[in-house]
Amino acid sequence: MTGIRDELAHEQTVVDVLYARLDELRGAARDRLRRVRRAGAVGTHQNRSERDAFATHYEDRMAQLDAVEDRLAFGRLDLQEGTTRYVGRIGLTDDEHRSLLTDWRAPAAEAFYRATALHPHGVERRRHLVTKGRSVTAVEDEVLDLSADVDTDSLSGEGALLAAMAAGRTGRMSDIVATIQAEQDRIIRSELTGALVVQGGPGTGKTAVALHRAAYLLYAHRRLLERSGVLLVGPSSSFLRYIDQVLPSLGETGVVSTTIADLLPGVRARAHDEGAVAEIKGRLVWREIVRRAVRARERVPATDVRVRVEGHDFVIRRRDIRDAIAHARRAHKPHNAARATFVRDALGRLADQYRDLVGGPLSPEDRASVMEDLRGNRDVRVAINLAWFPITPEKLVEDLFAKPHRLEEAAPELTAADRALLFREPGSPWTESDVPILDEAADLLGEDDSLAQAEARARATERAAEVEYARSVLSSGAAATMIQVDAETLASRFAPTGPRLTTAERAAADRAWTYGHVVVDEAQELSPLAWRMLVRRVPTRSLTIVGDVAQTSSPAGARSWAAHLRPILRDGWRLAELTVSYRTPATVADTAQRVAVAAGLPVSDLRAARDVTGSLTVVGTGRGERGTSSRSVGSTVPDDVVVTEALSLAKEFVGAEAGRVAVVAPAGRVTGLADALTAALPGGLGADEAARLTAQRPEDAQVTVLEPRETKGLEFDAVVLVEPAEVAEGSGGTSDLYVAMTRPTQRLVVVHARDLPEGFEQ
Ligand SMILES: Nc1ncnc2c1ncn2[C@@H]1O[C@H](COP(=O)(O)OP(=O)(O)OP(=O)(O)O)[C@@H](O)[C@H]1O
Repeated sequence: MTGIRDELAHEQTVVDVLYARLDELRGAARDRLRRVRRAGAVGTHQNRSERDAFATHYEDRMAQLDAVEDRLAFGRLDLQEGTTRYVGRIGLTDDEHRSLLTDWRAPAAEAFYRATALHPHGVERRRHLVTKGRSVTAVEDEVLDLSADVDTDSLSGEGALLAAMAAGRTGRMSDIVATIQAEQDRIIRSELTGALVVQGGPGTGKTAVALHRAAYLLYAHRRLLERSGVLLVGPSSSFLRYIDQVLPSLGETGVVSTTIADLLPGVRARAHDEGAVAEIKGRLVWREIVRRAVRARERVPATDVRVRVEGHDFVIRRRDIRDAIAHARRAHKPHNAARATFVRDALGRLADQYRDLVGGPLSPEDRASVMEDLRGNRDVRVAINLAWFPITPEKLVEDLFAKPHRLEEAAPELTAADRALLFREPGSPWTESDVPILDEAADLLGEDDSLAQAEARARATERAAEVEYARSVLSSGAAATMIQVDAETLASRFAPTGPRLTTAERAAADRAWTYGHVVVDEAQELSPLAWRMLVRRVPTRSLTIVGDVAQTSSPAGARSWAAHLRPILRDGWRLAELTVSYRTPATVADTAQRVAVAAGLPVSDLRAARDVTGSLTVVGTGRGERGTSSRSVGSTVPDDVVVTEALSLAKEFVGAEAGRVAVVAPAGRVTGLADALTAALPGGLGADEAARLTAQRPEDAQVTVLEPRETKGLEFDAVVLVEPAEVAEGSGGTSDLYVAMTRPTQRLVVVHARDLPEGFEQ
């Protein structure tokens, strides 16, 4: 006992020193910020810009230091060479630059996650520190000597890991930095280049690994990625909310998180297409369809057109227009950008008619003035527009869906039945699967040339001056006290126009932005066309792709990574697998695996890290079910049975701080069950608790009713699954059932009236 108490006391002393240092750094950053702010908005424009830039950096630094308060230090390595190293959320040094704490992402921390008895990586003992606030409450040691029969498969930091797995869920994902397992660490630290596909069953930590990898890459390649940015793509905005604490808790805020639906600036896609339509819209053939639709806006008129300008007759000849179109196309520019070439050429040919009319060569000034007159004439403008129509991506795509003749002309690859499915009224809301088509259109249409070019020239000149100025600030040493920064980044903070934007903000607003790395979660749901859209944003193909092809619910999604990714990445990707479930108790995980295998889903191996007694309960309510006759009969699960089960789980698992219970039901039953449950809350849990729960925002709700696909990527302490057979018949098939069954961390209660799907019972 004394031994442990001494150990705790010793670790407390170390942890106290680390927090003292953290407080000191915070104080210093706060003082610097105060000093900069006190200087106020006076002085020259350059002085003000410089102060703003410093202020922003100190604010960033303070946010970073604040974010690491919780579990600042969580590990200790005793090395065979006789030294000791503490591992934590950030690196800390003392005034003499001696290391106090090693950042978990630094090479020196790698052994904390990788060392095993067989491969000790120079480690004699690994210690997990368990802290509450700033107090050390426990330590957990693993001795990594070379004794022969040690199970090298055992989980590292098992006590801390099991505690994390058993903790009540809050509706926000938390980081796993203290308990990352070796198979996960290898993926997190995998090299930046190329595309890495991480396949793993439900609960194997794919999301956690993807987020920690983003933080690791930002640390290991900061110079490159801080400037180009990292894009994180998730399946839905509720999922993004679920994970939005993880990166800030790791000290990273510079990642653009979005969904495919929100990836195109200026387009808000809030509607969803039903399965068959989503599948058609996800096909790669849209590249050709959109290309033809664009070409249809470059059109030779049916007949020559006569116009009268300033008292002279001109003929807009079909032949001239054909040649001008061919000439403009040869520039290989997007449609709207190439339009300027077409217009110049077409007007030039009309000016030639004028020259022939007056019978002599024109001086450059005369020619320019004739062309201006022609350009200003309404009939000429109409004829030119009809020949080369300037058009936005939105209008082009809307016309394809609202005007059947346009789609028929552009899409010979689609059957008449497919085309009929795509029809919709003009003005209909954009759907998520429209977005990659809009992006193809934006790519082929480009922007209207002249204005954009003038703006780009002005921006480039401005930017060069800013970078030059930032360089002079850096070389003058004025920035020596700032956190590491390069001239480009600093320049973007100095930019005099508009608000100072971070890389992430600038990237999110710019369709043509190319990122240094892209992380895609629930990647199995992306259609081939959505992949094209993403890859366009990362020309280096530096990607982390995490998902599970057994959980695919979208008919446009992947059932095999190789088949799905080949058209986009060819063979340029590598595969890593995760095999241990850190979420679902073994009994539940094994049952879900059997159901998935029986349905022929391409499941990965899955081994649960733990089991929980009584984690699976099956309640039958159908006719002839043993022991259920008093409840009800019939082939539909009654609402009241579901409500009773949900209330009983809420009593057991939901507390003021944490704990979440979800009813997962076929889509058609969600509203009815939600109403029934809300009505029953006061009677079941008391008026106060009911009021507290009903006041919660949907995304934070501790007791909630969802359809299977809404639960993708999420987790709950306990789940009531309503009528699995019907869930499996929904549009997402058994994949949706597999997802629903693997959401709970503690308990799954299955309520059914119909027969259970195959594989359920052993
Ligand atoms: N090394 C770990 N230490 C502690 N908890 C972990 C660890 N790895 C994963 N977890 C936890 O396991 C749960 C499942 O992780 P995560 O959501 O990342 O899995 P997933 O593979 O993305 O699941 P799904 O396929 O269902 O979306 C989370 O609560 C996560 O925090």
